[in-house]
Amino acid sequence: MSSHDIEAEEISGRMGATAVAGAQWKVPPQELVPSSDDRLVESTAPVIVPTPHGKFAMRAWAFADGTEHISATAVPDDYPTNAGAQLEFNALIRGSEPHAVRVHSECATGDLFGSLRCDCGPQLEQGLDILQGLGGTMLYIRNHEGRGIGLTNKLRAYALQDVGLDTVDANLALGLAQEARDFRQTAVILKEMGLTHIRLVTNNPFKKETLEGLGITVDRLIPDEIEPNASNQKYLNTKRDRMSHKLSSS
Ligand SMILES: Nc1nc2c(ncn2[C@@H]2O[C@H](COP(=O)(O)OP(=O)(O)OP(=O)(O)O)[C@@H](O)[C@H]2O)c(=O)[nH]1
Repeated sequence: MSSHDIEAEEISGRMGATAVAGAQWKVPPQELVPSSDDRLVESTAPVIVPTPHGKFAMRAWAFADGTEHISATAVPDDYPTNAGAQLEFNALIRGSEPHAVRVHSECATGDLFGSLRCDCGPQLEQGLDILQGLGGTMLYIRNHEGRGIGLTNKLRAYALQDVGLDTVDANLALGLAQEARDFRQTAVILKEMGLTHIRLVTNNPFKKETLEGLGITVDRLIPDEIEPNASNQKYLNTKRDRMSHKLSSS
């Protein structure tokens, strides 16, 4: 056992971690997660935003607790940017196959700064490409930072990971849920968009189970797996081995 391992064990014990190292983590029922306010107070009409991943029709979704999320629906390059776009936008989300959706949880370190500690940034970019190919929608969920524990706690958890704990035990050592994301606002947005039967772009079966519990039928999962790097390899292994993510990384 390395000195890092000893220190991590001591920290874990001091802070009351209950997980057995290497044990499979069990997803808590959604109702046990601290919940946000799921009253939608405003949604905007779509506006066309060109990106390096193609054009997207973006909308803002504002909830009573002050959270604002973004939806981005892929549109063809020649899609009109004028005010009359809304009628055609509605046609875009009706295909023969269930609409492809990625529900991407905010990760400021990965999505904005390109952190190599996680797979979030590359998954966001690849997800946009996948959705552009399928004509699907990205929901960027902004109160999900750190799997719902927030940015401050995520960085605290990183400090514990630096002394040997994995991503699951680090959250538990802080006395926090390993999974604290509330998907009720996500389900509200999907229902408002008429997307109650979808294909979900994710490696995480928990998202499917949770959305289905909230009234969204998930036809199947479409993988969004990225090539591991030296900095996120352990994190991805933990996702696969302890959090049931469908990943081949090793
Ligand atoms: N607490 C904690 N959160 C992390 C860590 N690394 C990344 N995250 C957060 O994990 C979340 C990952 O979100 P997603 O990529 O949408 O979802 P996922 O559960 O990884 O599943 P996929 O759909 O396959 O990507 C983001 O909110 C990140 O901020 C970590 O080490 N600790």
